[in-house]
Amino acid sequence: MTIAEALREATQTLARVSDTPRLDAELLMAHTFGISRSTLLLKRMRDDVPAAFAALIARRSAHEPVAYITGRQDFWTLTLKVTPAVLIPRADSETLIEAAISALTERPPARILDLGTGSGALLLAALAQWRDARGVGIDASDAALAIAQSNASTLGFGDRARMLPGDWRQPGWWDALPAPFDLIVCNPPYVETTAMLAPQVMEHEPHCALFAGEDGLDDYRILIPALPALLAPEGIAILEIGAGQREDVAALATASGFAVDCRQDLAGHDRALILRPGRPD
Ligand SMILES: C[S@@+](CC[C@H](N)C(=O)[O-])C[C@H]1O[C@@H](n2cnc3c(N)ncnc32)[C@H](O)[C@@H]1O
Repeated sequence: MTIAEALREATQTLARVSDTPRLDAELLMAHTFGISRSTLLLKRMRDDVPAAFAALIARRSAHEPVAYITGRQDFWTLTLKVTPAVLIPRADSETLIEAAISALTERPPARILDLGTGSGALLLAALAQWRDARGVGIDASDAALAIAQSNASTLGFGDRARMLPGDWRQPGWWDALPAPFDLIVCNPPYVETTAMLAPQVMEHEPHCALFAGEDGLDDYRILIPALPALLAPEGIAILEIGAGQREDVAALATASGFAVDCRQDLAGHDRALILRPGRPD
C-alpha cells in the first residue's frame, strides 16, 4: 500500500467522526513517520508504518482528538505539548492575542497574567510576541501547570514565565500574585453544564476546563470583580467568551467599572472582550 492509498482509506474511515478527516489522517501519518506534515509527500511507505498508522486511526475513530494522539498542537507561532490534562488550545483563542496586539501597539506590556493557563498557550503566545515581557500563568490543576511549565522551558521562556498554582474559587486567591499587570488574558471555563458537546471534547478533554455552571457564567462572576485589583491603571484585560455570552459578560464588566470592546474571531463570532478600567460606557 502506498502513502496516498493509506491516506485515502483513513480519510474515508475518519469521515464518520471528524469534520477534517483528510487533515487528521495526514497529521497522524506524519506522526507515525515522526516527521512534519509538510514533508509527508516526499516519503515512501515503510514496512512498519501501516500497522502503526492503523492503530492511530483506530484511536481517532474512537473520538480521541488528534492533538492528544500526537501530543502536540500548534497555537499562534508556537507548537505546544498537550496531554489530556489540558484543554487543546483552539485557533479561536488566538483572537485574544490579536486583540492584545491591536490594543497595545503604543504600550508593549511588561507584566502579563494568564488566568487558567492550561497548556500555557495564551501566556506563551504573548511572551513570544513581546520579548521583553515577563508573565505569570495560574491554574487550579497541578497536572496542567506541569505541562505549561514544560512548554515554557521547551520554548526557551523558562526565565520569563512562572506557572503558579491558584484556584479562583478560594478566597484571597490573588493575594500571592505579583500585581499589577499590564495585560491579563483569560480563557475561563464557559460552557453551560447542560450543553451537549461533541464526543471528542466530552469524552477526552478535562471537564474542569470546560464547564461553568448552569448558564456558563460562574467563572466570569468570580473573575471580573477581581480584575481591578490586578490591573495597572493603563492595563487591559482580555476575556474569551462563548456563543451568545457577549451581553451578559459585558454587563458584569461594566458593573465592575470597565469600558468594554469586543473582537470577533475569523468565523465572525464574538470571541474576545477587551476590558479597560475606569472608563465605563
Ligand atoms: C478553557 S481552559 C483554557 C486553557 C488555556 N488558557 C487555553 O486557552 O487553551 C480553562 C483553564 O482554567 C483552569 N481552571 C478552571 N477552574 C479554575 C479555577 N477555579 N482556578 C484556576 N484555574 C481554573 C482549567 O484547569 C483550565 O486549564
